Amino acid sequence: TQSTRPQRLLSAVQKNATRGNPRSVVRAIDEFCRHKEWAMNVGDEKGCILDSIVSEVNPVTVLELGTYCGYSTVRIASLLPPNAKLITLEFNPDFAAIARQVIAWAGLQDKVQLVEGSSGDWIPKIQEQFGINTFDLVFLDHWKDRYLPDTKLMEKCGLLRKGSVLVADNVICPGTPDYLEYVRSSPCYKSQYFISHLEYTKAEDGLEKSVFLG
Ligand SMILES: O=C(NC/C=C/[C@H]1O[C@@H](n2cnc3cncnc32)[C@H](O)[C@@H]1O)c1cc([N+](=O)[O-])cc(O)c1O
Ligand SMILES: [Mg+2]
Repeated sequence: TQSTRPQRLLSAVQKNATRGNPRSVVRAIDEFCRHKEWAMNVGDEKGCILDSIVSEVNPVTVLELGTYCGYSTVRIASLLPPNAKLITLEFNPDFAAIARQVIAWAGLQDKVQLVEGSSGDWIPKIQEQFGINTFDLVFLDHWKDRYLPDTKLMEKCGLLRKGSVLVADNVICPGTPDYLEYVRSSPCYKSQYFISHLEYTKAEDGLEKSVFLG
C-alpha cells in the first residue's frame, strides 16, 4: 500500500537522525521538507524565533495545539528544564502515531504527553486529568479557525495566568484574522508580531507572541 507523507517523514528521521538527539531529528525533518516533500511544520526559520521565545520564557508547563508529526513538539521539548512538561493535543490518530515515534526517536517521551483528541474536548479536562493548573506557554498551530475559540476556552477554564505566553503560527499564511484582531485589540493581551516566512518558502508568514495580562 502507498505510504503517506507523515510515514515518509518518519522514515527520513529514522534514516538520517541519531536516536536521542533532538537537533538531528529537527534537521532531518527540515532537510526532508526542503528537498523532498513540503510539510506543514513550523520549520527552521520560524523555529528559531520559537526557540528564542521558549528560551526566554523557560516554561515549566507547555501546551501545544496540533501536534501533526511532532516537529515543533521536539523543538520545544528539547529546550525545557528537566522538571518541565509539554502536553500536545492531536486528534488525527494517524498523525498521532507518527508523532509518538518522532518524539521517541528524539528521546523526549518523558517530557511530552501526547493526547489523542480534540482541543475543544480536552482543554476543559486538562487540569483534572494532568494536575496542571495553568500553562506558562501555549503554542497554537492547529486548524486556523480554532485559534480564537480555543483561546477563549483556555481563558474560561482558567488555564492562563498573568504572564502566560501564547505563540501562534501562521498568523499571515494561511492566516488567522479573527485571532489576530482579538489578541491585538484586547486589553487582556500584550501582542507582538515576529515577521518571517512560510516554512520552506519565500512567502511571508510570522509568529504572534501574546502575553496574557490577567
Ligand atoms: O493548516 C495548517 N495547519 C493545521 C494543522 C493541523 C494539525 O492539527 C491537528 N488539529 C487540528 N485541529 C485540532 C484540534 N485538536 C487537536 N488537533 C487538531 C490536525 O490533525 C493536524 O495534525 C497549516 C497550513 C499551512 N499552509 O501553508 O497551508 C502552513 C502551516 O504552518 C500550517 O500549520
Ligand atoms: Mg503551522
